[in-house]
Amino acid sequence: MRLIVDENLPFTEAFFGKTAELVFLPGSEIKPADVKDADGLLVRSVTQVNEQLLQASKVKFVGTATIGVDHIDEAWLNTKGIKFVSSPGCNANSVVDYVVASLLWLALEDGFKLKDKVIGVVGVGQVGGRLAARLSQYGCKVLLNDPPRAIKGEKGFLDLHDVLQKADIVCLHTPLTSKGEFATKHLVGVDELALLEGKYLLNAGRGGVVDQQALKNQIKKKTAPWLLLDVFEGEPSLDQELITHCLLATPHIAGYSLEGKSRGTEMLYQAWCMHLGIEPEVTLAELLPVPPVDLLSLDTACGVEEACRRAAHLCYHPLNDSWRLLKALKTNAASAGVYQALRKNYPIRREFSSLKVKAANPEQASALKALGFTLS
Ligand SMILES: NC(=O)c1ccc[n+]([C@@H]2O[C@H](COP(=O)([O-])OP(=O)(O)OC[C@H]3O[C@@H](n4cnc5c(N)ncnc54)[C@H](O)[C@@H]3O)[C@@H](O)[C@H]2O)c1
Ligand SMILES: O=C(O)[C@H](O)[C@H](O)COP(=O)(O)O
Repeated sequence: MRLIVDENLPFTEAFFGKTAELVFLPGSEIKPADVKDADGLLVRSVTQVNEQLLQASKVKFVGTATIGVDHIDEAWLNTKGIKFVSSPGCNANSVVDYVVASLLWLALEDGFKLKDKVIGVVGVGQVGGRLAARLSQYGCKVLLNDPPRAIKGEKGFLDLHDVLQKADIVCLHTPLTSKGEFATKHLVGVDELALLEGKYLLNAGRGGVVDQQALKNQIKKKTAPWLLLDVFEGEPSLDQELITHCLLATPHIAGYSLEGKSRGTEMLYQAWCMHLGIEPEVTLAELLPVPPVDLLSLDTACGVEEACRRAAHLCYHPLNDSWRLLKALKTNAASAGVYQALRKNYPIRREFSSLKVKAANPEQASALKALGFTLS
C-alpha cells in the first residue's frame, strides 16, 4: 500500500507506518504524477482534490484531516467509487479556544466584561455549538443563527439580520458553500456589513463567507466593524491593507492546536483501518506529549474574568500569531509565502482542556469550567 501524505499532518508515521509506505509532500504541490500509483491520499485544506488530480490515478481512499471540505470535489469522488473521509469536529475545541482567548483579550483592551456582551454565533455546528455552550455557561447572552437547522424545526434560532442587529460581537462558523438554498459564499455582504458598524466581527470559518471587497469599501468609508480575522478570501494570498485594519489577523490557525491537528490524523487512521478491514492499533492518547504547564493555581485576589484570561493566555494568546503575521508581512511582500511558512512552522499549542487549574473560589471555578479548563 502506498499513501501520499501532506507533510503537515502530525503523527502520520506513528499512525500509518505499519500499514503503508508513506510519501510526504507539501500539500499545495501534490500533482497528478505524485498520486498516479498511490492507493490513498491524505490531505489538508490546501490540496484541491478533484478530477484533474485523480483521473489517471488508482487512488481508492481520500482523507482530509480537516473539518472544512470545500477543497474536495466529493461528487466526483462519489461517481468514481473513491472512499472519502473528512475529520468532523477534530479541531472544533481548538477553534473555540481561539475565539474565547481572542474575546478575553478584546475585553481587556477595550475595557468591557465579556460576560456583559451579547454574542452572535452564525453557523451552530461542531464549532459554533461548542462556542455557544461555553459562552452561555460563562454568562454571556448568545444569539444563534443556523437556517439549515432551523428549517428542520429545531428551536432557538434567529434570522441572520436579527442576530447582526442585536449582537455586540458576531462570530462566523459556517462552512463555505456556493450552491443551494443556504449557500454561504458572501453571506455577509454589503447589507449585512452595514448592520455591523461599530461592532466586532470575528471570522474563523472560511474567508469567502464575507464579501472581502465590500468589507474593504466599508473600511475606506470608516464604517467597518472591528475585525478579528483568521480566514481570508484568496488564501494563501493575503490582502495586506485588510490585515493592517484588523485588531487581530491570524493565518488560518484557529484549529491548529496540537490536539486538533492530531485528532484529524487519528480520525483518518481509523477510517483507513476500516477501509483495509483491520483493527486500529494506535491511539492519540499514547502519542500526545505531557502538556508543558502542569497546574495553574489562582489566588482569590484575581477577579473571575481575569482568572479566566490568565488561564486562557497561558495556553494560547492570539496576539502572538497576529504579531508574527504582521511582522512577517512588513519584511516580505510575498504574502502567500508568509502565510504558508507561518502555518508550516506553527509552534506547539495545547488546548484549554490540557491545563489543570486550581480555582481560589467557587465563582472562579464555575467560570473556568464553563470556558473549557480542567479543574484540579
Ligand atoms: N479557522 C479554522 O482553523 C477552522 C477550523 C475548523 C473549521 N473551520 C471552518 O469552520 C466551518 C464550521 O465547522 P464546524 O465543525 O462547526 O462544521 P459543522 O458542519 O459542524 O457546522 C456548520 C454549521 O453551519 C450551518 N450552516 C450552513 N449554512 C449556513 C448558513 N447559510 N447560515 C448559517 N449557518 C449555516 C450548518 O447547518 C451547521 O450547523 C468548517 O466548515 C470550516 O470551514 C475553520
Ligand atoms: O477546516 C478545518 O479543519 C480547518 O480550517 C483547518 O485547520 C485548516 O487547516 P489546513 O488544512 O489549511 O492546514
